[in-house]
Amino acid sequence: MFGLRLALPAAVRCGGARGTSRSGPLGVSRVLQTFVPFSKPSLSAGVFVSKRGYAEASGKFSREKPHMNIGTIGHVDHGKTTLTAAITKVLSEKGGAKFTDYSQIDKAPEEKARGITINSSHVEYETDKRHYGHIDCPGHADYIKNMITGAAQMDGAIIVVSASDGQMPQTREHLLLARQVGIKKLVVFINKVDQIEDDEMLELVEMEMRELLSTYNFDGENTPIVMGSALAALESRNDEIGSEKIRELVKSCDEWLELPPRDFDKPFLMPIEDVFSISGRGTVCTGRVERGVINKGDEVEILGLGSSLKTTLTGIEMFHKELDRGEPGDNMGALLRGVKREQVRRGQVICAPGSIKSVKKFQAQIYVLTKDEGGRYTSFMQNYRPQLFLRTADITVSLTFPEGTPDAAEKMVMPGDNVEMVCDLVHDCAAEVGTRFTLREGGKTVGTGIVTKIFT
Ligand SMILES: Nc1nc2c(ncn2[C@@H]2O[C@H](COP(=O)(O)OP(=O)(O)OP(=O)(O)O)[C@@H](O)[C@H]2O)c(=O)[nH]1
Ligand SMILES: [Mg+2]
Repeated sequence: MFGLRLALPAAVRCGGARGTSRSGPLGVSRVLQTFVPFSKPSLSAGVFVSKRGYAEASGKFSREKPHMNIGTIGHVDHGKTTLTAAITKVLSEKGGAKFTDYSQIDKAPEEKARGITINSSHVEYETDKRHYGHIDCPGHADYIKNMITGAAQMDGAIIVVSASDGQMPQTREHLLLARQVGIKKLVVFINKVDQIEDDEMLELVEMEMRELLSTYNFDGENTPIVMGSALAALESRNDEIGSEKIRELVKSCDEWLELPPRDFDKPFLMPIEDVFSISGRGTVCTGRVERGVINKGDEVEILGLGSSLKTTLTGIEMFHKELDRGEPGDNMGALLRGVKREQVRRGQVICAPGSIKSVKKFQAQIYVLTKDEGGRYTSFMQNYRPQLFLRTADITVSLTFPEGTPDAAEKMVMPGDNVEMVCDLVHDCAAEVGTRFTLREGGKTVGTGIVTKIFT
């Protein structure tokens, strides 16, 4: 033992301890969590019954199947909520879900993530192959926030497009966002085919969707497109465009959407929260393992805030016990060979050598909080300098518009906006595409973002 007390509150200890563990939906440190109203949204947070409740109710639920988070996205009124209800209805017939009616889904509870209120509903269902958590938001703004903050992260999505309207502005916006937040594959549901007599019209909508998918770097050629009527399925009529199409859609999800890599399989990374000097032993860094597995004796790299050094992990301690291995979600102390107290600090990360780079400049998709969400009252312009909080790092950043933005010098960013900006950091820190962060100013959260491009 290092004789070190890891006095962590119980809530922190169990954070992320779920089997499929992500580093919390936002990957934030406990310190961030303490000053931002934050509650971890989980599958059980929605209107739907909790996982356990469901398991008890149906008696069939299996935890053995791989879990995947998906959701419905697409233009307002195209049928996302109707489709969500229809999926639970059709799957409930085989015992794979509890039927959740439209009104139950649309009565979305408010969730708070980093001070941002997100209205979303979670339902869950099971196919032969997988267990799905499914998110449906009631409005466009909630989709934007959800996707950028990752409040209920989607590993894949069903994009719903109405056959009578074809693709609309939010169809495109959600596709772009899906791309930005790292969703690699989608399934398309062309809805409301009961309103269309003309087959050519449907072909046209399909063709345009394939083109649009390709425009946003999805596989437009091979993406499954299912045409049907969510309402027919929900109302148990016209099975050939109703329930049969829902089954086809679910099958496409099973076959086309890919499971995300488990945190256990990723390279090791632990943000440093605190550093201690233990006499006779050496330097110990504490933090929560974000991803990967580490064993005593492994080589590690310490990155960020102007330094980069390699060393060996000579000891792991958790709750006063010495261990041989650290896993995602663990709060651990890491004893480092030959490292002086002054060489390491909060904000750096300990990681598998070469697995991530420390960067000073990146591009990001940012959601700017409204004043009701605790954000700014006023707009800001280019060269705005808030504090950027990324994992445990807290760094001053300068925000500018990407090169080629028209009228960049006069352009204003309003509270509530969703913008892409270039972030120039005062110090480097470990980041990669998909890393999430918050922006704060004068003690309040003003924005939240996700890295979309690294400048080298
Ligand atoms: N005719 C027809 N109407 C449908 C179908 N699916 C949904 N609708 C109707 O379309 C309207 C909008 O459906 P919703 O499911 O609320 O759409 P949404 O995409 O969730 O809408 P927002 O959450 O407001 O963005 C409702 O009146 C539905 O009854 C369908 O297959 N056929
Ligand atoms: Mg809806």
